[in-house]
Amino acid sequence: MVAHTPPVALTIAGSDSGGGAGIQADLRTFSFHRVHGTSALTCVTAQNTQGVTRVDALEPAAVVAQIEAVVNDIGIQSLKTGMLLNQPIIEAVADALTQVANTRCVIDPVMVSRTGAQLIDDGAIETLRQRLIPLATVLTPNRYEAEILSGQSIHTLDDMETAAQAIHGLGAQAVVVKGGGFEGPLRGIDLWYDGTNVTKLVTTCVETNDTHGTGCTLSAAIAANLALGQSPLDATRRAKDYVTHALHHSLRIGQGQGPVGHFYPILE
Ligand SMILES: Nc1ncnc2c1ncn2[C@@H]1O[C@H](COP(=O)(O)OP(=O)(O)OP(=O)(O)O)[C@@H](O)[C@H]1O
Ligand SMILES: Cc1ncc(CO)c(N)n1
Repeated sequence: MVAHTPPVALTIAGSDSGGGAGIQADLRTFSFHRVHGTSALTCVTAQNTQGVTRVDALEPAAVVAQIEAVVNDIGIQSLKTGMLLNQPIIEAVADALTQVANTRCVIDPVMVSRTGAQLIDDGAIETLRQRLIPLATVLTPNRYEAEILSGQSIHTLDDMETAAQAIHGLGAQAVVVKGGGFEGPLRGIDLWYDGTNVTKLVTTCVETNDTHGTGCTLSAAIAANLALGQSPLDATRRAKDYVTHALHHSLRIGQGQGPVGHFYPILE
């Protein structure tokens, strides 16, 4: 027998019953990267490829207990946060994260899904902004989240850049404004800003409607790559490549937007 000690990443996120986004996407992404995936569930969504029909939150203390159980025994090299849903959960997670030293944090400020479902309570956005965003090694807003966080509308690449700069001012070490919510060529472009460098991460747009969970997959892949020791920019570049491959092999299941193909090499 050969002992194997893989890097460990933690996802703090919601469950997607349809298996395309949330914890389910994150754990598949960690496994693909040969990183051991651990999880702290924040809420359970009744969800499929067409949308969300119900959300049940966990108690904040239950979320914190999961984080502590993982951190105090197994230890983690990186984490990501996804759907945190409400203000008490965000505050509890922020308090817990300030106790976890030397962990690189990917904060995906999940607010609105591509199908238009609201995934955070109205009053919680301010708490996310003040408590969680300053803890981010990499922050990954989509178009709509970037508009809310920057207070400006985003239509062009220049808008993406000014929004990323404004959001960087909230305290994140690096910001990636994701382009999936645009029409046309911008759909394949993400804009990175770390306080010094503006970098365009470019792929050609993949012509598919089956894009459910791309955002969760990107942030989980960044966290996996950080756990493997890569720099934040390299981790993000590789994560974008991974999402693009997975989009090229997305799954045609359900009546709405199917999920990406996380294990694309064995889908061929
Ligand atoms: N059709 C596409 N072609 C190429 N890249 C895409 C496409 N759609 C999304 N992406 C990429 O997927 C990643 C996630 O971005 P997106 O804007 O879709 O996030 P999101 O809205 O948070 O996703 P979701 O809510 O569906 O999980 C980004 O790197 C983005 O560029
Ligand atoms: C549980 C969950 N987290 C995140 C998203 C964002 O896509 C979603 N649709 N569902």
